[in-house]
Amino acid sequence: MASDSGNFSFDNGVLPKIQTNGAGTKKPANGICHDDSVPPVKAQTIHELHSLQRKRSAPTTPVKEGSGGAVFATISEEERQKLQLQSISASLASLTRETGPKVVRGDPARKAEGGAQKPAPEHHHYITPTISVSDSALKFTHVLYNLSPAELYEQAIKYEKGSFITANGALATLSGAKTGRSPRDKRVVKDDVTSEDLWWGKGSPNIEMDEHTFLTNRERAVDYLNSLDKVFVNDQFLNWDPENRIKVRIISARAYHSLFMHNMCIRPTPEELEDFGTPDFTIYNAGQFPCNRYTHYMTSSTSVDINLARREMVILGTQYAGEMKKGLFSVMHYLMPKRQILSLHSGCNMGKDGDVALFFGLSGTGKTTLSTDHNRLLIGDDEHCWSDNGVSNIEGGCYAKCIDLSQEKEPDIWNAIKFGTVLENVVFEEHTREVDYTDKSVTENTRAAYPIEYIPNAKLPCVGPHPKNVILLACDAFGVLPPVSKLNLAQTMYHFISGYTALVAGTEDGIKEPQATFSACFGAAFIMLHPTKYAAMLAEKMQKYGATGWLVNTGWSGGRYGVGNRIKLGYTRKIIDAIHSGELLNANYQKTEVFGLEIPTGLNGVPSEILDPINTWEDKTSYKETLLKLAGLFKKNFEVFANHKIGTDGSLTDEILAVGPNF
Ligand SMILES: Nc1ncnc2c1ncn2[C@@H]1O[C@H](COP(=O)(O)OP(=O)(O)OP(=O)(O)O)[C@@H](O)[C@H]1O
Ligand SMILES: O=C([O-])CC(=O)C(=O)O
Ligand SMILES: [Ca+2]
Ligand SMILES: [Mn+2]
Repeated sequence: MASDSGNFSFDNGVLPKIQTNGAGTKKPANGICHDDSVPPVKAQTIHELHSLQRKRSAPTTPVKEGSGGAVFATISEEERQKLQLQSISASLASLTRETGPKVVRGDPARKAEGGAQKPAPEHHHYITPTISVSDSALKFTHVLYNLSPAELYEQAIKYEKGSFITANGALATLSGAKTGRSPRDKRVVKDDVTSEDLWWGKGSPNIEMDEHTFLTNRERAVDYLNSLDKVFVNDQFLNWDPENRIKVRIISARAYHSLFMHNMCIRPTPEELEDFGTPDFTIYNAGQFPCNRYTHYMTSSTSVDINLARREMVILGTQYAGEMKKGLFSVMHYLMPKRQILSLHSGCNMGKDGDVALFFGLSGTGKTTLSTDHNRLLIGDDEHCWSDNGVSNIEGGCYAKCIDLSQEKEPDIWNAIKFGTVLENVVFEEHTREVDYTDKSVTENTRAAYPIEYIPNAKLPCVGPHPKNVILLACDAFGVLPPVSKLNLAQTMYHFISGYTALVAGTEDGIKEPQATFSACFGAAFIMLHPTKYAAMLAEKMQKYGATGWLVNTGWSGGRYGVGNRIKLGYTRKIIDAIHSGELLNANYQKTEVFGLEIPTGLNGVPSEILDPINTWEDKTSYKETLLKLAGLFKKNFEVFANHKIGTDGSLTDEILAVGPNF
């Protein structure tokens, strides 16, 4: 192996002596070689070395000044942890056995790792039941309480198949057989109170169940959770409005579920956690375990059950994490209107001047995409409250669709997918772990769940003043609704109650008919009261605060699905910009036939010819037919609302009925 530089010579067969000391360092006096010159670690064994690596978190109880709310500050850390475990033991208690399970803090695997060492500090506190009448009372339930994202990553990667760190640092995970919600398995306990208060029957999302069946399912979930080595417990908040904040506890079996809720709910500060006390609502997520088909009402292996009186939700037979988020949203749809607060399936953002916009729309219509706007502050992407104080986000995170996600079109969402983010059901390259957002092999409903502060211009705290614009999004796969229309109040109510969007059928088998869906209040799956109750509240608030309604079609143009194309996101963004800036409020308008919508004749950055959909269709006869077809579907859908009075005097009802399609 000759080299050009001729530095090496093997001629004499003697290798030069290896010098271990760097040039310039003094030779040690005794001639013994040293690997380096830094002082050695202060550990005699590998165990000791490991114990140096992790330092205990500092005690989190700051001693509070003054009298108010200082209850927990006066007790010792030990006492406080004991109370916390008692509360968790009570949550996990069977309703038939005398005492709750023995609960202990910390990962059971840690004890084994520690070998002969003294137990880790978190093992000091546990709750012992007085009698052990069954095997279940002999074992401990290990509780992993409000773990950090890093700890949850480790749990997921060690113990949950299908968990991987992707190249961008997110935690990729699989939700199992269910990759979306199961609305036909969502049940609500019908008791004396809820039979009066709630919306039941045709069109309602609330499938009834009785208290006894709920308790049967609850017992099944609790027994399942207690039979595990460990459970995850999250204590968190909902609603950024401090006066209407709800404390939630989520008990689950998977690190994935715990990290998802960590991201999606509001994260308490250590100080807030100390005063947490008893939760207002508890979720038992035993999603890996099915319900018992012999149990009354169970029509499949999945059941998502809400009991408002007990303030509990039980999940059996689905691991899709969205059930927890949307289950709590349903609860808010009950609790908030009782306080004269309107709960909304909407995104929300705010301009630099404080102008707030709401974005209503069904799944996939653009709430998250359009409320995440680099030029505006994000208040939230999916669930809000509108009270006399203004708007507040219910959640602490966002849940973005990521099919076909592109860095160029949705930079803020792209950049939010990093360490801490849960990436559900995406496909990635085996070796590099680069995510392929176009891949639908697992599902089309791939999702990213990240804390709201991962969006650089999030508005923290997530509250804002009264909305100025109310934007109704519809993804019209028929391609006949205009890209933007200005609505009067009655029209806004008509479209809010209708809650229209269209789904496109399976893409594999070529072109299929678009499917119209109507979902009252743009979220019939989550509402608890009759839709007209929410509509009346929205009308009253819009009137009171002078908000303007808009209908934006984020769907097809130039023909229906299969013929035309989805409206370019860039154009929709320009339309939204023109609503925010006030440009559209003062534009020139013309009225469309059939739907009677006011459409602008021109606006900045969008070709004028697309503003009236008829111009974009080559086949005008087909356009007219499709328009009438959709109008007919609207009319038919609205029939059930015709004899419901809206508001106290019901005067708005006739106006709303009058603004439906005319043909
Ligand atoms: N013109 C358009 N306007 C809005 N979104 C568009 C447009 N064209 C394509 N899209 C895509 O449509 C999807 C809209 O999904 P988005 O996550 O915003 O739904 P969502 O309303 O928040 O639904 P969900 O309630 O299920 O979270 C995104 O994947 C986005 O990239
Ligand atoms: O709930 C989900 O799974 C996703 C979502 O936001 C919706 O469907 O509105
Ligand atoms: Ca969303
Ligand atoms: Mn949603």
